[in-house]
Amino acid sequence: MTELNLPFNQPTILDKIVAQTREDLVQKKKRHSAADFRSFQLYEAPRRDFKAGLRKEGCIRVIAEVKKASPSKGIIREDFDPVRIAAQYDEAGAAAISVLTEPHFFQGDLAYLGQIRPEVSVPLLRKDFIVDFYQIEEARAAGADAILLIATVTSGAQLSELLHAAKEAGLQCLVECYSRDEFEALRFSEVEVVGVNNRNLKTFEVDLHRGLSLLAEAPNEVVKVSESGLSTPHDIETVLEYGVDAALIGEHFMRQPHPGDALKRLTENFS
Ligand SMILES: O=C(O)c1ccccc1NCC(=O)[C@H](O)[C@H](O)COP(=O)(O)O
Repeated sequence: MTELNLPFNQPTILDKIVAQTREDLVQKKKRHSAADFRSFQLYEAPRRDFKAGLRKEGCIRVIAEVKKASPSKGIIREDFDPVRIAAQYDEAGAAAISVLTEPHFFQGDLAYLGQIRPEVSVPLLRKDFIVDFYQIEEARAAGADAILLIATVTSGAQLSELLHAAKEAGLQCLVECYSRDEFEALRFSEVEVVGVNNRNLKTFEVDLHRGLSLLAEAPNEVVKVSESGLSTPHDIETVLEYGVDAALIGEHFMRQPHPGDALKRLTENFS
């Protein structure tokens, strides 16, 4: 994992999440082998095309996120009904729905994917911390169309292997990075959708322009996603000015009484 230069080498929040994820995996593997997932009903369901919906010339496409809590903000939404929120996003024109499935730090649940899937028509992104091939089979069995791979957590040969395994499993990937080093290390021949996180996961500060400047350097054929801290029409205008295709937005919608209406309001002049 990339060092984030914390004083005294303290573990970062990502270190903690990944350590917990690995602990969970030990227990999960005792319950089911990766091969067991092939008998799950949703494993055979046809997949929805995540990448195809993320690019529309001159328009912002939104990956709308279903998220109850986060390490930076604690509980974001007390009244949390993932299926109802996802159905609102679908009706409001989301290009895809990002579903937090990490349980300890985000209060997510893998089961949300299967609950949401029959109620919406758009692709579902499993938003989690993928470090093991097992989680790819698990994601497919749970009803995901795409997974998040985070370059801060998995890079180089391991990232390539996970990308390959996801493709074999019929899942598309959003590859997220934060730093210039991570961005420059990406093999764009393998990455079809790239995201840059605007939030520094050490300080939790958001810097939109840093992320957008990196995205603007990605090859034309790669779909570009700006992630985190977006909430105003001015933010969306800025994202589009940099030639970015899509925005991943969670907290802003989750804090509104009706997340679907908030999505419509935010995008009405850009879709
Ligand atoms: O947001 C956090 O606190 C966080 C901490 C550690 C790892 C990931 C984290 N966030 C995940 C995300 O990337 C966001 O959920 C996503 O980009 C949406 O951001 P926002 O619109 O700001 O909710």
